[in-house]
Amino acid sequence: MTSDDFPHSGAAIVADAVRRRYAGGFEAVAGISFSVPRGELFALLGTNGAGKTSTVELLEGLARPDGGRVRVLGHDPYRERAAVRPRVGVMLQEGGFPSDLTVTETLRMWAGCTSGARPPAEVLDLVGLGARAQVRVKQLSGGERRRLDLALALLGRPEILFLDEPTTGLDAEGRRETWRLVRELREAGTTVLLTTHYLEEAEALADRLAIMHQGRIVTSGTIADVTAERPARIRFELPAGVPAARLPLTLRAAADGRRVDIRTHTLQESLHTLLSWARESGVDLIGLDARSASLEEAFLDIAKTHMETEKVAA
Ligand SMILES: Nc1ncnc2c1ncn2[C@@H]1O[C@H](COP(=O)(O)OP(=O)(O)OP(=O)(O)O)[C@@H](O)[C@H]1O
Repeated sequence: MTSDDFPHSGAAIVADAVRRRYAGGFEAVAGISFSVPRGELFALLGTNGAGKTSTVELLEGLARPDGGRVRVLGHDPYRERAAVRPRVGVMLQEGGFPSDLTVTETLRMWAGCTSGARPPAEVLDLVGLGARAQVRVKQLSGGERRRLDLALALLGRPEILFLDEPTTGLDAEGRRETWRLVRELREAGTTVLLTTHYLEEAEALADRLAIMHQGRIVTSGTIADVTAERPARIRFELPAGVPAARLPLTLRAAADGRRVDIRTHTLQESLHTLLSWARESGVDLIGLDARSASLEEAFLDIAKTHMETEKVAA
């Protein structure tokens, strides 16, 4: 097959009807398709066991798909590994370095197998580990090890970066530092494929995303696309002495005692009704909070809907 007869052949990553089966016949990836244009940050999200790692391993060329096709930079990453591997950086969930080496020795060892490697000091500065250069790997904290994993993935100035749960174990500041670095890399043109359990991370970084459940992609697009169908939310508390029965009729059902939690597909109109009523009635809406659906709400809703559908089908 030439690259010309393949869909989206100019994209950095293409998965076309990809399947992966494990021994015993269990299908962990059940025919998924997506493509990632060059320079985009694409996040793969999903419930536990959804098939994210199984998919990413196919893209990294660590296994061959049982159906469908994968292309990375126009090549089959499994059969043409020698062509693809030098151009991608992979940050695995478990780095597994020899723990007696220092941070710099570890980078030098890796650099020996990487063509055009950055100098160790440069890559350590990038990930904020400059001050730990002479420390043995076994003395690093969990978060520092994740940063060393990232440093190794960046050593060869990759065109595509695979980040599997890159901020697990990092504290809030470390996570934000990593986000800043990932944004800088993307701005410099690196294509990034990210898997994460933190929806906030996908919200902060992803240009587009796909949510997987039981080996399939159940929704994909920009964050705005994925959250578009979900209701927005208005929350507040009524002051003592103002019964919920005084609320406008359309909003009354959302009250539970003094707490009111409104779900609405017409946020602006519902807010207008509420605020007009509050002003006319001279009522303070305590802790008023109005927001569009978040990725987290969309995700939980999707997971719940699919689990309910499966129960009905069973
Ligand atoms: N080597 C294997 N042999 C058999 N089944 C496997 C193997 N590796 C993974 N699986 C199964 O395939 C399914 C998908 O696993 P995978 O690790 O790809 O999911 P994931 O979305 O990355 O999950 P998590 O978010 O929990 O890391 C799971 O049901 C898992 O138990």
